[in-house]
Amino acid sequence: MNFVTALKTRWQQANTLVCVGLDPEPARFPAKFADDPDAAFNFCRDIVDATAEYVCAFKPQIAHFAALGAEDALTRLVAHIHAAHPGIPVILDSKRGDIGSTAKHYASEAFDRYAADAVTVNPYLGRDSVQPFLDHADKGVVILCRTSNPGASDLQDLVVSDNGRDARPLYQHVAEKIARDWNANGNCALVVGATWPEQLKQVRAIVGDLPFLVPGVGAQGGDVEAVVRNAKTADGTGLVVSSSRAVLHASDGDDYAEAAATAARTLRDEINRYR
Ligand SMILES: O=c1ccn([C@@H]2O[C@H](COP(=O)(O)O)[C@@H](O)[C@H]2O)c(=O)[nH]1
Repeated sequence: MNFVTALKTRWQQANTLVCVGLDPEPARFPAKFADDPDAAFNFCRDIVDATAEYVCAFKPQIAHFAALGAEDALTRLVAHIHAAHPGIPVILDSKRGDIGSTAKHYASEAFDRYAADAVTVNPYLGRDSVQPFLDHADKGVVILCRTSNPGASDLQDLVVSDNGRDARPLYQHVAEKIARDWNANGNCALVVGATWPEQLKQVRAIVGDLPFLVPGVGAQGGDVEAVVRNAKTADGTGLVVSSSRAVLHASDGDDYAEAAATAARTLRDEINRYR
C-alpha cells in the first residue's frame, strides 16, 4: 500500500489526525534511563507503544538520533513500529535537499536504510533535487512549504513573480508547483506550520486535498482549533498534526509513558472536536 493510501486508511480506521514526533533528548529523559546505553531506543519505543492507538503516523527526527550516534537505534525503532503497529506510517523528518546525484542517496537512506514510509524534503534546489524521492511512487514525499519557525517569513514570504506574472509569496508558488507539476505519482504532501493559521488556509485553497504535515502545536504554541478549521479537507481529514516535546516530555517521572498517552489522546480529542 502506498503512503497516501496508508495515511487515509489510518485516518479513517483510527479516527485520528495526530502524529507523535520522536525527538530523543537524553537530558530530558526520566531518571530510569540515566545508565541505559540504549536509552534513545528504549525511551522512544515506550512512547511509541503508549501512544500508538492515538496516532495516524510517527515522525522520528533524524538529527536527534544522528547527534547521539544512535542511527542504529533509529533503524530498530522504525522496524519496531512496523512490526508492533502495522498500518501506522513512519515519516522520517530529515529535510534533505541536494543535487540529484546526491539526492538519490538521501532517498535510499530514508527508504532503504531506515525503511521509512515518507520523508521530509527541502524544495529549495528545485524539481531535479526532489525527483529521486518522487520516483519512489509508493513512498511519501513531504515537502517544506511554510515552516513553523519564526524565521519562516524571511524567505518563504518573499513576493516573487513567475516570468513577470503571478506575483505572490514564494510559499504559495511552492504549493502550487507541487500540487500541479510534482505530484504526478500522487505521493506528495506539504509541511505547513501550525503557528501560521492564515497561511494554512491560503495553502489549502491552492492545493485541494493534498495532505499536510503540520508541526508546531504543543511546545511551539500553535492553535489547534485554528489549524483544523483552516486546513482540514472537506471530509474532515487531510492533516497530520505533529507534536514532539509536549508528548515526549509530558512527565519526567516514572509515569512518562502514561503521561505521553494522555497527551496524545487529549490532542486527538481536541482535533476531533473541530473536524
Ligand atoms: O516547519 C517545521 C518542520 C519541522 N519541524 C519539526 O517538528 C518537530 C517539532 O517539535 P515540537 O517539540 O512539537 O515543537 C521537530 O522535530 C522539528 O524539527 C518543525 O517544528 N517545524
